Amino acid sequence: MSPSDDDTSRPASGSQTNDFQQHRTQRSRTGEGRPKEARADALVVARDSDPPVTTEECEQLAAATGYRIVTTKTQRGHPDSGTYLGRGALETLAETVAELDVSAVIVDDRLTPGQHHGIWDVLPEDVRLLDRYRLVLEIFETGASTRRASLQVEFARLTYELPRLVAATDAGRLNRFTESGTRVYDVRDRIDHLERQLKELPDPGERFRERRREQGFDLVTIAGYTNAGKSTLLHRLADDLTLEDAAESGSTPNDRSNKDGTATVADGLFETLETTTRRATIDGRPILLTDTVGYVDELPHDVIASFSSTLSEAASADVVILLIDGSDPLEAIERRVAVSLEVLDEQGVDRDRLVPALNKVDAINGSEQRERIALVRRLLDEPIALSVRTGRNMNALRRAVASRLPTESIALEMPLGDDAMSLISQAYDRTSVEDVTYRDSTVVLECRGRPEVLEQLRSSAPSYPKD
Ligand SMILES: Nc1nc2c(ncn2[C@@H]2O[C@H](COP(=O)(O)OP(=O)(O)OP(=O)(O)O)[C@@H](O)[C@H]2O)c(=O)[nH]1
Ligand SMILES: [Mg+2]
Repeated sequence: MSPSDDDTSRPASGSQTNDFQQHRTQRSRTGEGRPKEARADALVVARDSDPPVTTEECEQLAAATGYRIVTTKTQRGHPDSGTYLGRGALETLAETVAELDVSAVIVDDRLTPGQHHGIWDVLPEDVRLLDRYRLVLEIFETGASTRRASLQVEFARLTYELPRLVAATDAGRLNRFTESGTRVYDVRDRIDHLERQLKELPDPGERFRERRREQGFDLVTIAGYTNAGKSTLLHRLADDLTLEDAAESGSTPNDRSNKDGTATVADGLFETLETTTRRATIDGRPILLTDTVGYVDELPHDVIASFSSTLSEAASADVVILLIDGSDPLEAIERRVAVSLEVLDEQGVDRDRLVPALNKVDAINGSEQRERIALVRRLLDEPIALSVRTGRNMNALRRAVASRLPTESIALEMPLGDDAMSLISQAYDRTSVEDVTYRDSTVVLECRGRPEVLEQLRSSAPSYPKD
């Protein structure tokens, strides 16, 4: 490592040395409540010019793919453009890898193809090198349960690997880099092929929006950083699910299935890998509620979005609940809200449609809650402080969502009869009915709901016979 790599005026977290900080982890970080088979021992490396350099989230991501983290190494300083770590640190890394006999090195950052190659070069043949992006793709690879998802994740992986493959080829390391000996042109062909196949496959999100447009449903999406409690909220609000269904499933990275496929709840990152939609009732009106894949820092969300259609769900929603994990430290909340807003902004979700909610307030004390509310208010807007687990403030959340749904009111006077009764029953199914008044020969229905739905009711209401 060259001395200029490091900002020596600031102490690294936990130590005064400029070299790697090595921490032996006492236990594998497998995420509570979700036992995982350890697939391989791995070493996590992080480098940042801004202390403290933490690896906690990366370790959780690694655990979500089944890696057992035996050591973390943190280093402060700007990433070296060629080797990421700098020469000296690279040598230390190679020694540690040999000494501990780990089978993977995980770098908590996005490596350029050149940096990837620079580190790769000093590692033993059979040691895998993954950066944060590749690590997350691996989670998605193990969790892809539909054909579309498998194709999309393969597309993302190959697009990521291609420039690295080219870098390795230039350096005459083709066979070693590719593991299976795939050649650059094979990969290019495969990428083209996948792109064509994906274009031909129907987009389930598009079908869903189509159906919703026809039926006049309100659409509410739950978005937020991974592990914020989104799936738990879906279970709390959906008409046909209960919180008991959400009891931690103990699924492994390779088996995330439960009875509804994707909306499993567990204390681990990226438990949900595909969107799940359920019917819910808010303010008496039927809505479609969608649980989405969580966001995570330093990840091109377009890839994950196309994989899961998470973002298109948010873009077409009437209301997006932005769920924030209130049990996170303040700095983490600040970063995670920023990541979430960045992704939502990219998709053109305007702030008027956002309902910020600070979850897990059961896990923090009153002053911590006040600090977090003030922070979110500064970053975005006044959040609703709630606990999906205990049910606290759920009604405030429902009211906030209802107040942002497109709403109109009508009063329809109809001649009494079967047609009127059938229309009233439709109104109960599709709107919030405020009053039904029976008179001698007529009935007056007053209801609130989505403008298109009210228009449909109005146009199909029985009318008086003309004299
Ligand atoms: N203390 C507390 N824990 C909660 C609350 N809501 C959810 N959790 C827990 O938070 C963890 C994550 O919940 P999930 O619902 O799986 O979170 P998610 O946002 O869907 O996570 P991903 O799908 O991984 O992005 C689980 O262990 C939940 O039991 C809450 O109100 N209070
Ligand atoms: Mg989830």
